Amino acid sequence: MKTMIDFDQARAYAIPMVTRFRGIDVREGMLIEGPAGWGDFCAFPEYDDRESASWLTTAIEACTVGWPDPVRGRIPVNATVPAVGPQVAHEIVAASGCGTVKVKVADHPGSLDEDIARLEAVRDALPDGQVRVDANGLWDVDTAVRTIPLLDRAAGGLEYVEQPCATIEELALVRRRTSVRIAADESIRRAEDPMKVAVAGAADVAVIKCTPLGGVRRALRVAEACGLPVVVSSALETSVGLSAGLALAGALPELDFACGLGTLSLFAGDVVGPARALTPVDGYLPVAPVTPTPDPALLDRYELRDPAQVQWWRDRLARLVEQGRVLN
Ligand SMILES: O=C(O)CCC(=O)c1ccccc1C(=O)O
Ligand SMILES: [Mg+2]
Repeated sequence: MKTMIDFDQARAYAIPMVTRFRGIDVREGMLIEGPAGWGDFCAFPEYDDRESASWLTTAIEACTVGWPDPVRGRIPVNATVPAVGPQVAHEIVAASGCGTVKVKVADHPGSLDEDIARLEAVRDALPDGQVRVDANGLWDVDTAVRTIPLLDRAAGGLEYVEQPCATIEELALVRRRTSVRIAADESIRRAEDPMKVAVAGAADVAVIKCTPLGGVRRALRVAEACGLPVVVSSALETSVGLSAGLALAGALPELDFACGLGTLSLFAGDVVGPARALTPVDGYLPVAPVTPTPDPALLDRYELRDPAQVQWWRDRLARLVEQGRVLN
């Protein structure tokens, strides 16, 4: 690995978010070049080295060996609506061109009225499409069981509820007490997790994030192991990193749901020029056979400048490489 990639040449970036999302205002990461192109290493800052290693493995897969052949050429994606007011939610959905929308709910305690207003606005903007919600594990079982039917009604029917509670055991309890499908997201972060979800009867759908799972090939094995229908979702990557998620969605033997890969619109910028940026058109993204190449001018524009923060990223990368933390 060390002979194929010059990690010292990695470029740290900082791209502002349009709306704060998952507590993030500025998305940071590193772009790494290898013999097969570029990879995006963007493990969230609070993740330790052990957890970050699989994110680096994803970047290294992209820039050294590339991806398996796709079985489809384009991927339907959902629009992603953060915890915004109804008017902004309506605008996001109308502008997206997507036939499926994922709406953040349970953003803060006492959010129910706001969640209902947001969902009514989303349904108004999308009379015939699919609406799903994501609670990011913030409800307890009773709150979930009480709240889901109210949101289902406000949305005029929900496609599924993503991660209503934090644990697999709670998901299983909620699933038995509601008629809306349950999707597991945070419960699937490590390769061994999907089996636990399936065995517990905790979900109807598995949200698979390629980047934290260590790349397209590993994520394909995870998807197969869990035996559930899969939604491929982003972890807030640049177009370079999103292309790995698209490669996964393109290579899955079956894909019955729109994927959460339309997240570039949450970013105020990108490292790839507009012609190759992974912005959905009419609700679809193309499956990219290779990662797009960053535009040097955009790499300069979004270069991470805070010296201490740059050093933090360089040290993190150096530790992972030195410790041989990268998965083989
Ligand atoms: O699934 C989507 O529509 C977008 C991706 C997304 O929501 C997300 C992105 C990064 C971290 C967490 C999440 C999440 O599903 O909560
Ligand atoms: Mg989620």
